[in-house]
Amino acid sequence: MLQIKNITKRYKGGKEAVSNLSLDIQAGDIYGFIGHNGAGKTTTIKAVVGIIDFDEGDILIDGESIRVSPINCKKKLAYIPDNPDLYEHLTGIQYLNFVGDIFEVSAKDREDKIRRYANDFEITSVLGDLISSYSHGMKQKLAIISALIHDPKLLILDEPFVGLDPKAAIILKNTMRSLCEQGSAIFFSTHVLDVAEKLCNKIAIIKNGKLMASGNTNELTKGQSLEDVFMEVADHA
Ligand SMILES: Nc1ncnc2c1ncn2[C@@H]1O[C@H](COP(=O)(O)OP(=O)(O)OP(=O)(O)O)[C@@H](O)[C@H]1O
Repeated sequence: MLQIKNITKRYKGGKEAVSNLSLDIQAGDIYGFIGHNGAGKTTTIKAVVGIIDFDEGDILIDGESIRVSPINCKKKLAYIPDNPDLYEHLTGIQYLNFVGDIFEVSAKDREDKIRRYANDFEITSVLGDLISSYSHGMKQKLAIISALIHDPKLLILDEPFVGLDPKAAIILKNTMRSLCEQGSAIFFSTHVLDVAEKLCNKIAIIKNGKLMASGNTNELTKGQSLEDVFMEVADHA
């Protein structure tokens, strides 16, 4: 579903933020992406969703290059950034309808999903309020719902659990599991190793822009905790 093929990204005047990185994320995978601050996670994610260009390599979404067919690729994916920048002058429901229009979600489908997810994430009562009046967590929940209303085949999330209350975090984890059971793929960055260990069937560790380890969570940890594996990789490499 998502193939990252040997991508390298250099920011202007900077060193390589991501170096020759390759990953293969398949339908049904919940793929966790972990690494220290500045390791290159957000850079990789932004390249995958077509927000920034990269210098070498290619990124394929369902077999199509994000560079060659950005619109087709973007139709299949949903992206939730670490700090969702939403249109503050819209109400929550206006924003969800706006996203529904862009992705051509039918009225019936949209209504069902908005009702279900707004209820799950407990923001139904504020959907008529301006987004500018929302707390950080409420904005995060709205961004999550907007990402789910078009049934993305590929869901990309950057630090999705930051700012969510415990119940919302549980609901998001369950939603991620059920999306993958239906055949979607999820790729997300996190600093919360406990969550990654429990939720992800596959994990990649990045350090200084380079992929240090990747694969099935069980094979990677081999009975150790992910925290131990992460510290080993971070210290020794
Ligand atoms: N716009 C930019 N211009 C120049 N350098 C940048 C830019 N954005 C990121 N970098 C650099 O690229 C490297 C990777 O940053 P990136 O944001 O991808 O890391 P990260 O793993 O997401 O970190 P964090 O966990 O802190 O969010 C860092 O050295 C960072 O300073």
